[in-house]
Amino acid sequence: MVLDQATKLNLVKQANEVRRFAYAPYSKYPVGAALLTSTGKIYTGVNIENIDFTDGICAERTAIFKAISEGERSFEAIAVVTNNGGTPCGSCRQVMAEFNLKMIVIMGSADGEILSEMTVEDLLPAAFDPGNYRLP
Ligand SMILES: O=c1ccn([C@H]2C[C@H](O)[C@@H](CO)O2)c(=O)[nH]1
Ligand SMILES: [Zn+2]
Repeated sequence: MVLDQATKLNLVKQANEVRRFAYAPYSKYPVGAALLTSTGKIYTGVNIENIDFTDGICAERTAIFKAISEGERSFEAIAVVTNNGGTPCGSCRQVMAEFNLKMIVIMGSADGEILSEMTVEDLLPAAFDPGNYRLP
């Protein structure tokens, strides 16, 4: 699917809007994500932290897991908005790689701009993904 600029900007807008629901009292780094599926639906997500710091979850995986649990597995693009244009962490890259190495990852600003754009493959080269898994 070729994504037009309006579609990308809408994803950034939604990622930014949902950021207000982030639960990030420890890092004070709220993150919002908006995931576009091939059926045209958008699933949003935020980071959700915990006093046991290892139990938090990122915005990207919240959005992806919401979509999976609603029966969606085909992902076209995800927009991520942070305070500083930060890229997804390694765990989120791995989860993205499970579903689509060609998915477009858009880093957006709180002003609604597109700061950078990469594919999952760009973010996680030589990934350990389902395509290279072989049973012994
Ligand atoms: O792309 C990112 C990077 C970080 N975080 C979260 C994890 C943690 O709650 C906080 C600080 O790392 O931001 C995300 O949700 N997505
Ligand atoms: Zn992450």
